[in-house]
Amino acid sequence: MTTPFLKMHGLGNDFIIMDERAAPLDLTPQRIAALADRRRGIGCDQFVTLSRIADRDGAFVRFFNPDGSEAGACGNASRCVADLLARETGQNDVTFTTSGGVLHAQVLEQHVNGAIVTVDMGEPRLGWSSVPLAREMDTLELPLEGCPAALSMGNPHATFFVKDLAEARRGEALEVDPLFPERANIGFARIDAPDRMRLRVWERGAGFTLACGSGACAAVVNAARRGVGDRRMTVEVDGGEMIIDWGEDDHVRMTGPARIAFRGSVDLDAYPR
Ligand SMILES: N[C@H](CCC[C@H](N)C(=O)O)C(=O)O
Repeated sequence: MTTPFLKMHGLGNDFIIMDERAAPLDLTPQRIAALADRRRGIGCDQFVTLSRIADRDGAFVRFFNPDGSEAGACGNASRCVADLLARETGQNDVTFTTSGGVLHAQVLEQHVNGAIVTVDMGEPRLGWSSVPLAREMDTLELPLEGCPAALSMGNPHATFFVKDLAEARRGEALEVDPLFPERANIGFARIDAPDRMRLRVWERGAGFTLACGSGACAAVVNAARRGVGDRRMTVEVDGGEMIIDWGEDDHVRMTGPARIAFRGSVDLDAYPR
């Protein structure tokens, strides 16, 4: 018996999406890791599931990294899920629940294989214990070489402001620095103008990706906190551009594309539990 899936991406950050709202699927972290593996599975940066919430309408959306770990937020996948739900409901305004909070999204334009979507990613969590960090400290300048700023968008982010993006080679070691008890997504941002940055992110549990939506949100908030960027910036990543706006209401809104790549089906039993 095979299980259908949808393959989508946001600026090249790609996702397998499986729907277990009708019936739970036999997915374990090990099986997710195998499906996400680009050599032996379908391959993706994050694996996304839609499930039901008891006595609530709407979907509960979970995000898993290729190492099987779960993430509380995934900006690019949230735009893809919003496009998917808008197609189902015929409504351009959609709401869904994640472990990082309830997200509201608006499909600005839709076409045959994708859409332009704005997701309200909620408020950044700036306290050390929210990121989380290993001990109490000011999250504006962490005691690491390069003095990054840190916050949570529902998942942990540290942002380094650099002149040379080659600094991103430090990402792999920093992901597992003891300062981050739940590891962290490590962003390297080059400010090119008050309203424009270039960003690369070494993602927790995934490595470098072509785009990181929550990482872009974190980088813009951290740039504004540090006084090196505006509250609304164009963020250029390897896979293209998105607009991040940290509103006066403290909500961070991310606008960018969602693309449908292909639909398929897979025999889950062919992958280890
Ligand atoms: N690609 C995602 C981020 C995934 C975050 C995940 N790597 C984590 O463990 O937090 C995004 O567009 O926001």
